[in-house]
Amino acid sequence: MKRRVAFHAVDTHVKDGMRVGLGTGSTAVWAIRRIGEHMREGRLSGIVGVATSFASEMEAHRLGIPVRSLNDPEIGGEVDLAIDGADEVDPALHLVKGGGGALFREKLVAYNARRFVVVVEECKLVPHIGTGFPIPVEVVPEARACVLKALEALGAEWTIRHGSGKQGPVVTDNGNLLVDVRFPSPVDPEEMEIRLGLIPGVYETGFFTRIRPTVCVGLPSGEVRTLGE
Ligand SMILES: O=C[C@H](O)[C@H](O)[C@H](O)COP(=O)(O)O
Repeated sequence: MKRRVAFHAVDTHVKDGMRVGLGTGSTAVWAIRRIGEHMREGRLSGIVGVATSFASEMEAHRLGIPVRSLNDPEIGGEVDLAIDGADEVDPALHLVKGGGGALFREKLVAYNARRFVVVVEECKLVPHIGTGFPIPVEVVPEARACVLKALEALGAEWTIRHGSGKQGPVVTDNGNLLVDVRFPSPVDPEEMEIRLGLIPGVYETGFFTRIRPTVCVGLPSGEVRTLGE
């Protein structure tokens, strides 16, 4: 289903010559692979990718998709389209992202995309975000204790994310820590994205509420339903 919904998004939205934001995760990777397949077989040309993580950059390199920085004059700080996954989506199409730790570059690309297409399975649709799947908060290491105190003052419960393959905390592509945050009762996601962002030492959060995405939802029947169009 992840593959099907990602293929649908690429086949529907990616056109020749586009600057495309390449998302991160087990669903978005299928969009990168589909773009690579279309380029290889001559169905797409002139695509330039902007990666949202080391992982998506490596996948694009493997497939021969040219990758540029958002700062590259050819990109000019904006992409035509970004395709990415999400951990949760609420009825207002607010998102939680960053389950795979890639939230900062994902947000930078999504918030600077002319169109942001999200690819999810139906199980990611929830009535509220912030109470179930934890909200990842990327924290500058020096600010850890201060940020944790500030999160507690907001009533949040937190866990510092640990990984496998290395002792100690997960370190992001930007050299920061990840704190997974849960609120005991529903919060206003738009307000909370702003409030968390104001804490000194918070680098970025996994609340994505200030962009209106098109959400492609893979249904168990195999069909894809589109929300937000
Ligand atoms: O950091 C990871 C990203 O935000 C992913 O797009 C998100 O976690 C969804 O990933 P998946 O498609 O693997 O569930």
